[in-house]
Amino acid sequence: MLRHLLFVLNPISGDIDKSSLEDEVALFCSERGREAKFYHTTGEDDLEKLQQHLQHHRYDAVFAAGGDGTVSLVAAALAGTQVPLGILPLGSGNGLSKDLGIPQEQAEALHLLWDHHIRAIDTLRVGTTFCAHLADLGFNALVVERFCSGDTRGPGAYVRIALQEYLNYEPATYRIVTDRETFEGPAFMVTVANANTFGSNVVINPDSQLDDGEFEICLIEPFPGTAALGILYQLYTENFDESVYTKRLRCRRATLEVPGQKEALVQVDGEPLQMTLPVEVTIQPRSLRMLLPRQS
Ligand SMILES: Nc1ncnc2c1ncn2[C@@H]1O[C@H](COP(=O)(O)OP(=O)(O)OP(=O)(O)O)[C@@H](O)[C@H]1O
Repeated sequence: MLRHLLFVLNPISGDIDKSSLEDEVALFCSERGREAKFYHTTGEDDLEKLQQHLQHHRYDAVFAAGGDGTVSLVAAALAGTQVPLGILPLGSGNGLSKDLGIPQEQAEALHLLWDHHIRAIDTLRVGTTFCAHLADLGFNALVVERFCSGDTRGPGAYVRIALQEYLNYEPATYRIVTDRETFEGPAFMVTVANANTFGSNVVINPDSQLDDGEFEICLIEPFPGTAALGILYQLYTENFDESVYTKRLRCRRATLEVPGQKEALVQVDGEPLQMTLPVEVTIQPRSLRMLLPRQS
């Protein structure tokens, strides 16, 4: 039974007021014979601090109470251990929790404490950074960086920035070498996908499995403006492969280069990072135990 629980809480995620959350969760748990402890992220060295905390305290499960960045942080701290990760989705996108079929409603997500299925999923390392969900280079990484450095949140701000950037965007040329094939050419966007769906419900990698020991590199090649709406439609209707401008490389290992460039902007689980090239991507099969609803 999962008795001793830690909730890692991001006070700022999703612009959601969490002032009563601790009391509600603590009461919910104590009424059911569970003990809830809380850990607040600060935005500074959170991974090192959380890892140290977990070395000195024993929990039966740890919940990430925040958005994709918080889930990724807790996942990085738990990967390779036996302690399962639960998610209380409290971000703006909540991509990984949606991909895993985790209820988006608080009481239902907490219900997993006593009625759950534990599934070990693969995780990725992109350069030296842990990745549980999706990473990308190119257009989306640029938009995410602009979004994170701006002061308006929410889907409206993302779309506004995307439209502004799209007009002048110059796709880079990539050289991608996997354990199976090599791709060389320009791309609008290169997504390294363990999972299927962005928090915005864009399905970049349909029908992929989170525990098959493989990941996908999903490429959108440069396209004329007249094709943009069609590609967007395909992304929202799980038809990524239907376009002449899309391509997927399935692999266990990959090296990503941008010839002539020493660094690139890479978005990893929602965080924009400047990375030294080439970027190596590796997979750690079934390295993260997740608390999931029984049917998923
Ligand atoms: N106490 C804090 N103060 C300021 N920033 C914080 C704090 N705790 C965490 N952060 C920052 O919050 C970001 C992660 O936010 P998270 O992804 O959980 O929420 P979100 O961005 O609102 O949701 P989503 O990723 O689902 O869109 C990280 O950049 C992290 O450094």
